[in-house]
Amino acid sequence: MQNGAETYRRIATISAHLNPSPSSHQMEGGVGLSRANCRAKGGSPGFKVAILGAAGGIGQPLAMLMKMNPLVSVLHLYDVANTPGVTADISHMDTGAVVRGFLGPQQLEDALTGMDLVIIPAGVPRKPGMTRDDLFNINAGIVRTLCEGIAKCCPKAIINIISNPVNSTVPIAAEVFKRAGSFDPRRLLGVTMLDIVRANTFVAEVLGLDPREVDVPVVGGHAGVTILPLLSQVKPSCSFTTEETEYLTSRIQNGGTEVVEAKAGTGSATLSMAYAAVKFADACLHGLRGDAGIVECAFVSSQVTELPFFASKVRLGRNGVEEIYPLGPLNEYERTGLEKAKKELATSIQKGVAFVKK
Ligand SMILES: NC(=O)C1=CN([C@@H]2O[C@H](COP(=O)(O)OP(=O)(O)OC[C@H]3O[C@@H](n4cnc5c(N)ncnc54)[C@H](O)[C@@H]3O)[C@@H](O)[C@H]2O)C=CC1
Ligand SMILES: O=C([O-])CC(=O)C(=O)O
Repeated sequence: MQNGAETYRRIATISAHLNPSPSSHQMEGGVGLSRANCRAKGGSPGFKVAILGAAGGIGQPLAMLMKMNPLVSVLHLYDVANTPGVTADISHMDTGAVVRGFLGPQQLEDALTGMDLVIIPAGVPRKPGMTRDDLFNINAGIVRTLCEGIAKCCPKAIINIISNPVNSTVPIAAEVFKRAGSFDPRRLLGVTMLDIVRANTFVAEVLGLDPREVDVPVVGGHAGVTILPLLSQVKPSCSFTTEETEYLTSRIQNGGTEVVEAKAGTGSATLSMAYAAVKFADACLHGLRGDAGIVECAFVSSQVTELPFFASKVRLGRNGVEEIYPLGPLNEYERTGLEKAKKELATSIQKGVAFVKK
């Protein structure tokens, strides 16, 4: 019988022999056979997905949930810190997707090449007292750099932008892609799904329903008054008192702040966001696969209002956004909310565009 240390030494020797200069981007040079020398090559049919910011508070549970998604065959985890550990950990899950880790800007291009879907939760989160716009100075540059990489390495990929302020980071991404000559408005989507997830939950609480039965459209953008729940269009059809409408609108608009304050300086929503991001990414993958009737809200290049970007219901398909639905009939309360939302959105969009143009 060999003891553990001997076994480890033998495996390490075999590994060094089979894989003398391990490919660092696969982060598998530690123990065992290199992937190139394994009989199983991995990679069931499916889509190739990259997560940029994969070692963060959102990135880690998002990576775990995407590893569980049967539509994913290859999962690339990119970050500027800590991807070796996260990759090693997640790669042990016995689900179909092959996981590879990428660390730092030198490995960004390898992380992106060949991807069908790129999800971006990279960047700093809020602390109590901050607005999402206070993150602009740091996150704008991060999103610009990552999108430059996407334009170069996977210009046809569908992009899901989570990094805040979404109302500005999506216009930043669009400007980067325009400059690179690769802008396809159908493929760029700002993730507002957490607003819908929250709205479904809070409305279900008020109505005494199961949240899975509730569908609340949330339009506009992803910050404060730009988050506009259309409570008059809730399914199943229902009505709310003025007090309920005001309570629900305020709670949905301030859901992010509720979590930031509860986390007391340690970050913002990560677990519910990872859940929402996976729900949204899964819808994008079903669309890519050609499934019919995939409709979700997202912040996209739009002509639904006079603004160049707006969140509303979109139908997802093989090219990303195949159709953008109009807002439908609004009541007086929602019409007033829409005007407030548009005013703030116009400023945030312009700020993003100006950042790239300057
Ligand atoms: N769209 C939405 O509904 C939501 C958006 N967010 C936003 O998501 C972002 C991330 O939040 P958390 O994961 O909580 O933050 P976090 O700080 O826990 O994680 C961010 C990760 O990004 C990485 N990172 C930083 N610069 C990078 C770069 N240049 N390239 C690649 N990775 C880089 C960091 O190393 C870190 O691992 C924040 O901007 C936050 O405001 C958060 C919740 C909801
Ligand atoms: O509030 C934040 O800063 C994070 C976020 O976007 C959300 O939770 O909706």
